Amino acid sequence: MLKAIALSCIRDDRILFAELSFSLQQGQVLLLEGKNGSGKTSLLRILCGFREADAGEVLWCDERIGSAQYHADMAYVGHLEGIKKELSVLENLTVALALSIPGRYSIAEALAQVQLTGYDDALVLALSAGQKRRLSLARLLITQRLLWILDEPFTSLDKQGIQLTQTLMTQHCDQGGMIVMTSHHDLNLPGVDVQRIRL
Ligand SMILES: Nc1ncnc2c1ncn2[C@@H]1O[C@H](COP(=O)(O)OP(=O)(O)OP(=O)(O)O)[C@@H](O)[C@H]1O
Repeated sequence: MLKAIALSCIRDDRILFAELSFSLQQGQVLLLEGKNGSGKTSLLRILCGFREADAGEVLWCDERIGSAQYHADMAYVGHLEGIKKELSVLENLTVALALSIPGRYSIAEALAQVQLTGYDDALVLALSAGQKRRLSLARLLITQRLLWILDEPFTSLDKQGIQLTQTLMTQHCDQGGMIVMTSHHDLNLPGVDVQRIRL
């Protein structure tokens, strides 16, 4: 469903990648690996449509990305967590829900899953880094997005948080979802077809 054809990305006259092609089907994970500065985040941003590739194209269901349908089907969780610091936990999730098709979990269920029950009224700026990550995960759970694009999803999480994230990723793929992600951690997604690209 997601197809990259001959993508190239150049930053400051340096070729980060060129002629990069891959495709991803439902139930699959694509793990982007590589050292710091190798271009993983740049590739994710191209896949999200936030940045143009210097060459090549990205297709979603055989159409170039950029359509309203693509943005309805895709969720990006990057370094900025995709959440508003000045709003409370509940306000952030309420806004996210209003902008999407409801997912498998209610807000209360998602907060329980990520162990943020009782934090509804807490301002995001008062959360720890790991709690902000957990809130990002809750945002994914309350909305129905086929494609998750995740930049270093395990950053700041404790061992239990990493395990929880991997369980939720596995569930997402088992239900036909797809994930493109970067990580410097080992992945443990039992039964999931994981493709790897090293940049
Ligand atoms: N906004 C920008 N303007 C110019 N160059 C940039 C910009 N963002 C990133 N770069 C450069 O592009 C290269 C790739 O950066 P990118 O963030 O894609 O790497 P990465 O593989 O995700 O790294 P990390 O593992 O450290 O997160 C780096 O050399 C970086 O300096």
